[in-house]
Amino acid sequence: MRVALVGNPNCGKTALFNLLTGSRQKVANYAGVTVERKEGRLHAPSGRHYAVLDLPGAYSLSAASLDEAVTRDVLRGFYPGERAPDVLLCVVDATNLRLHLRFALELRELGRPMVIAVNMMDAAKRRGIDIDLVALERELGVPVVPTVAVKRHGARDLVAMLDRIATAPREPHEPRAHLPEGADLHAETRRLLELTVSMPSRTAKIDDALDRWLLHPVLGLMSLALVMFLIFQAVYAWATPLMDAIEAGTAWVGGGVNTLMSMDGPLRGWVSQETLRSLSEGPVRSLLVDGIIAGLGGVIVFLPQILILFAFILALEESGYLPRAAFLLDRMMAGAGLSGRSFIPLLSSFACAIPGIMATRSIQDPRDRLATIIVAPLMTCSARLPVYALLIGAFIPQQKVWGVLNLQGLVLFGLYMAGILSALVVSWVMKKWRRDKSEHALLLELPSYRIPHPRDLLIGLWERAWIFLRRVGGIILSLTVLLWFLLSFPGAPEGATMPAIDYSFAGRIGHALTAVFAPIGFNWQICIALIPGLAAREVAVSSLATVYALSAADDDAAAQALTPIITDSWSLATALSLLVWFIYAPQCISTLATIKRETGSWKQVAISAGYLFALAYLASLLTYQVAVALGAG
Ligand SMILES: Nc1nc2c(ncn2[C@@H]2O[C@H](COP(=O)(O)OP(=O)(O)OP(=O)(O)O)[C@@H](O)[C@H]2O)c(=O)[nH]1
Repeated sequence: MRVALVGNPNCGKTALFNLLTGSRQKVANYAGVTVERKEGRLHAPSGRHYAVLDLPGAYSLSAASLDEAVTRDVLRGFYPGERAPDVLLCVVDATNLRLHLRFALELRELGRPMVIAVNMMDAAKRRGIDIDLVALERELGVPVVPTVAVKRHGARDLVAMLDRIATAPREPHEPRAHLPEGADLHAETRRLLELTVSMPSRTAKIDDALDRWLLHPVLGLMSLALVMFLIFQAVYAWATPLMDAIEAGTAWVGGGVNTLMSMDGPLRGWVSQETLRSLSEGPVRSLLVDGIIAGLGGVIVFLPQILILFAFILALEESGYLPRAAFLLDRMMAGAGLSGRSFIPLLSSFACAIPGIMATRSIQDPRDRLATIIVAPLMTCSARLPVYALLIGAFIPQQKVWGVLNLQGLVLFGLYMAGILSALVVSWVMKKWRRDKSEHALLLELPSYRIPHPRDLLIGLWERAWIFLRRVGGIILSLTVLLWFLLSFPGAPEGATMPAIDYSFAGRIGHALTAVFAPIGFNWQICIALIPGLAAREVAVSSLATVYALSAADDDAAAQALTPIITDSWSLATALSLLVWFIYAPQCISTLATIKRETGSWKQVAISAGYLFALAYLASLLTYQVAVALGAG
């Protein structure tokens, strides 16, 4: 039996889906998190199995955006390759029945077996909202089950209800409309509310008080700036001890492997002299120490900063503050040709542009959607954080501004802001080009404030760490090994005058590329690191670590941290130019693939890649030349 979870946005469908199926789909306190249909399996204690679908939130069956269209198509049985669900599990928010019951009534008219989960009963109780569930069930003619998805309450009753429906004798499958044709769903909702819900005279005192402050045109914007600013301060202030520990750990492992494989190391006497020689002088030691340990260690060291940033983002997502930030910025975004609806997709792009671009499906206007897709890669994704952190750590002194502010954190904040401002400028230019300049009003639901649950935060952080470590062990490891190979072979020819690495495959490519990148201050090592950086941007860091470890291998100084090496060998102008390059950084291949999938157009892919490359090059050129002129070369 196929069960579809359906309801208005942000009522807890995904939380319930996770609870029923044991999945870990993203849950957050704003509308439009789920934009695709997700499927999971529910194994009921009765031994029955159900296929459970989590659908994007919708306000009605007359879809206005792409994600709502998915819900409509699945429910009406038009979704390609799929029959309509057998049972609708309609989720409504107990604190907002006025809005949610209307959609429930519309769904009931489909005439399908249906159960209503009245979710967020805890929040309703806290606010003194009293719902007569028996009367509601009687009036609706549909089973009603109270739930608190985040506390795992009500799941057992829901499953029992599904079992009951599954074993009930099949009714002839014809729509059983409850309301007369053309009935006013709003009027019916009002009637139900009057009969079944009693509201306290005054609700949401705290929310109102907070909103007076946080939505204030001046104080609100100041608070938003303060929140963002504090986050970047924390990323630097808190991460250092952990980063030092990881760096020391990497050096220890690298040193250990080096010693283990050396001629007079602990293996002497255990393996033959010959094996030891091949281990110590052959490529294996270099692959392990200069390739894998230096490369991966160079990236892993930034995990603490990524996690601190995400701890804040996850807490903000759960708090209910984000849609308010969208509301505050709507006017500014509209001036730049973006709608307030773009806020959440752009915000998701700070993790990675791919979910960000997918989240644009909830933007109704195709033109607004495209503008958002085009600028999403300008938001600083978490893969760029290691690059920024490396360069800031190496070139920006660890000093305090005005005695309290961390200068490195300030620069990081500036880089993120530069991405955001560039996005506004790019969309403003796109707006100037557009013939139709009409704007849409922003209609946004503001959810209740909620204190994030530490357990959910920890799970979310663990998931982020796991994604990062999987990338390290997957794509970053494979590209590092490939790069090591290209940097180690074919070796120096007879009578060579330069180090062997300059004659390697990758060395030659790097040297050839300097023809293009020398005007912006990039040396051949940077040029070579940019290529695997197209697959995953952190690889630029692991590649630099490998390139420099191999360069230093001759004098046995391998497994050294990357920071002092680049501090010694690059000019400040080069470092600044590379930082600016990564604000625009011609995007990664997976982002381009996502743009192709979401827009269906190669032209948009070419436009995105082209304009980002042009911006990156011009901005770096300007930065480098000005810095050199000022004496930083
Ligand atoms: N207090 C309380 N919060 C809940 C409950 N169920 C879900 N939430 C919270 O409500 C918010 C929305 O939950 P989601 O599961 O993402 O909602 P959704 O309906 O899937 O949202 P969309 O994907 O936007 O359609 C999250 O912040 C959840 O933690 C509940 O029973 N009680």
